Amino acid sequence: MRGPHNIWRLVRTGATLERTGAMKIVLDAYDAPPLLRLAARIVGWPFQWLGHPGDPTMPPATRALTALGPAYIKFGQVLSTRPDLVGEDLARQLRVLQDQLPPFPTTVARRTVEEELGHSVNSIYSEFSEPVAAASIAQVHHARLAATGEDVAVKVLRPGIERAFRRDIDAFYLAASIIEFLSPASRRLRPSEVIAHFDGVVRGELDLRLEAASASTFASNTEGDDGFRLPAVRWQESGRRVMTMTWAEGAPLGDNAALDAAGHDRDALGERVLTLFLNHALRDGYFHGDMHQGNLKVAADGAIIAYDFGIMGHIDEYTRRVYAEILYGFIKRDYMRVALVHFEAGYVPADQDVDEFARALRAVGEPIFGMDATRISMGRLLSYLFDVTERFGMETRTELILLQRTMVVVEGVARSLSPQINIWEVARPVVEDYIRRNLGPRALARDLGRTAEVLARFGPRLPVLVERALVRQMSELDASARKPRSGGWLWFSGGLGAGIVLSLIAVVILS
Ligand SMILES: Nc1ncnc2c1ncn2[C@@H]1O[C@H](COP(=O)(O)OP(=O)(O)OP(=O)(O)O)[C@@H](O)[C@H]1O
Repeated sequence: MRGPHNIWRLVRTGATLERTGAMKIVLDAYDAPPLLRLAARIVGWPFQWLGHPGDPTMPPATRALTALGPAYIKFGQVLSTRPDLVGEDLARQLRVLQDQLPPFPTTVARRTVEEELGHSVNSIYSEFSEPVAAASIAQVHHARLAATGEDVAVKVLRPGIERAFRRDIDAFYLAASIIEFLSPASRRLRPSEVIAHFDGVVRGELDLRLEAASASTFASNTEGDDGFRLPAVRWQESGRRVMTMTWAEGAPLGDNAALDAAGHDRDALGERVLTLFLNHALRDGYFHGDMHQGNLKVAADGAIIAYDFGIMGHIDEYTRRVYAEILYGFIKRDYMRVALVHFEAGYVPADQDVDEFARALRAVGEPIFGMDATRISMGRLLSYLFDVTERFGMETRTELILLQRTMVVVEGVARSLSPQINIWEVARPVVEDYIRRNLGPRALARDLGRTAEVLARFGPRLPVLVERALVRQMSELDASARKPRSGGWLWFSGGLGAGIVLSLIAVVILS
């Protein structure tokens, strides 16, 4: 992994950062100590002439990454979603990183399709267009399936992209270990972990079967969502480097003039975008993690179409319930409740002071509620909340950061469609509906039902299992009774209680 080619890549990177003026910005964003600054400049400065000049009309960081190629562009895009790691300033600069790259020739795309699908392009598609869109990892062609005449989009990976990414990511790992070596303090920012996160994201995007699987999971979750549509995957015509899906056309969601001209109600669209996203995050725990305007269109019938399923967010059911309660607590402005939920979930260590935590939460919530309705942001609320919880010892969680980032992006999309939108008003019914369905008595009955299902699977073995567990518990208690320990009774009554509940449930199921 650490060959001379990696060192060469690093020199080239350093030289390009110097030549474009991005070096200082990157070092400042990382708050780099003197030793690291010196090393970076030694690598970059004397070799500036080896660096890429980039496009001088772009701001430095964007200019450098665009010049360095696809892996760097993608890296910048991923970092732009992690202001917790690179700081808000650099994240904002990176967010404008354009993913527009020159397309590769259609002959190359056709060859990839033939290699991947094992048949000639003409036998699969009766028409196959020039590229209609090209990004860092793949490009899209408009085609028609020969067998059914169906209008489809064919996404094809760039040639050699896997090898190019592997090479650059190896160099990134090397850079991360050099940074960690030269600046132990930087370990707090976990450079190697950042690269590993990036590696994971990219690996997912370099296998279009994974994107196809995400698209179809997302489609089945959202089947009942009115006014929302996704391209359907055509599995027979898809593989690791090719993905075929139904063609879905519409007006770009970022083009208000086009939406108005087509007679769409922008206020309704803004509300719908937000409601859809919140439902995906809360109800399904599976949301589009890259929901910017470029990935959304509006069909002629008014349905919102989403594209690009390379980054999806996943939140488990337990976390969703906790966060629904937290949001609900904020909506009700019941900060003690929000604080207690954090403690009950074990998110904040038990030795922290709950009153002080509740006060810190009030300082997060009150200014936001005091705002003019058109400025309120749930994304901002979550961002402040994470700052506070981190201060009180809660660990950063990648899926929640992605949720918060995407929320900011979706709110931006909603607001550009409907500048007067009141985010809370739109969010409130979604959160309340979720709470009603998942935290009330009905949810309790459903949870018990599920527990019963699990227990039922053990069937006749259940009494023996319960007996064994009780015997084990008793012998542990006997042992601990010999060396007295505080809380023994608690363990005893807890164990016995659990045993009794288990037995009762078992009796109910088996009778
Ligand atoms: N099923 C489809 N029907 C019609 N157009 C499509 C379809 N899929 C993709 N496109 C067009 O191609 C563009 C790029 O697609 P997509 O975003 O999936 O590619 P990408 O390579 O992942 O790009 P990026 O990462 O920059 O978003 C879309 O914005 C859309 O205009």
